[in-house]
Amino acid sequence: MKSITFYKYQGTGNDFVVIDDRKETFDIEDYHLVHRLCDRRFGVGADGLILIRNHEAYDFEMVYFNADGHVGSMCGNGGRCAVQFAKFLDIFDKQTTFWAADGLHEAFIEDELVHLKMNAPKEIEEGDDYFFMDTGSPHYVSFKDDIGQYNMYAEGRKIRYNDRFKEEGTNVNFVERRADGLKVRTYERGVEDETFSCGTGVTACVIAAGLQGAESPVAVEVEGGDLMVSFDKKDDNSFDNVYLIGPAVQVFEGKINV
Ligand SMILES: N[C@H](CCC[C@H](N)C(=O)O)C(=O)O
Repeated sequence: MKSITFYKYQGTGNDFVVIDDRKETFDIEDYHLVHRLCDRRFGVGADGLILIRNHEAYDFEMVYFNADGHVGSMCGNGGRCAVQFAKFLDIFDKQTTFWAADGLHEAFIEDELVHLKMNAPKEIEEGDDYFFMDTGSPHYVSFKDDIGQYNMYAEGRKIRYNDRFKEEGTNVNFVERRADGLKVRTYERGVEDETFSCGTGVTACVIAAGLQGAESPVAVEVEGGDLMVSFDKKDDNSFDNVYLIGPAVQVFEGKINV
């Protein structure tokens, strides 16, 4: 029987199976295997799976899969976990650069928090009661009062599977303004449920708040803990130097039979 050595990481409760695949033995086409490793009853259990591979120009490559087994877009919390794992593997010392689905990222670790540079959205659509943008993954953002009362599974699905989004999918974020920052809840495509935190989602919510005048940095409370996003806002309302900041923790190491 074959087994795979894996590590389990979590970043504000967004959890990942992380594998050192620098020898490239993992079959990235095998979405049944990814799905099973992420299954909470038949596998390890996670919101997504991350492979760390060598990259010719940068310190490493992060290959990210959603829990349903399909190659995902960028994952902000997963990116922070990948950086923490690369540090654990001694791939870098002070700061790092890596390649992900949406291109190049820079990162460093300070006071146990991973600072991950995110790609700012190129366009931001603003509707009557929503924003839509791509922060590495597509995000629908809507400001609401008292988001604790929402059934995110039901409300998220209504938007994720509406005529506009059903084909490509979208992640759905509800945001509440607080005296000291924001509170965010996210329904994630590919997991097809609410997760405890979504890094690209929190980034999108802070950018939407920044468009409405919020000043950098913005503290964000999510179900699984606290994040921070810093940014520069330019005169033309575009954003630059967007950093997602928060903890990324190794939970355990194991071997799984496959
Ligand atoms: N949890 C992730 C987002 C994964 C993106 C994925 N759900 C998709 O857009 O397909 C994050 O921390 O940014």
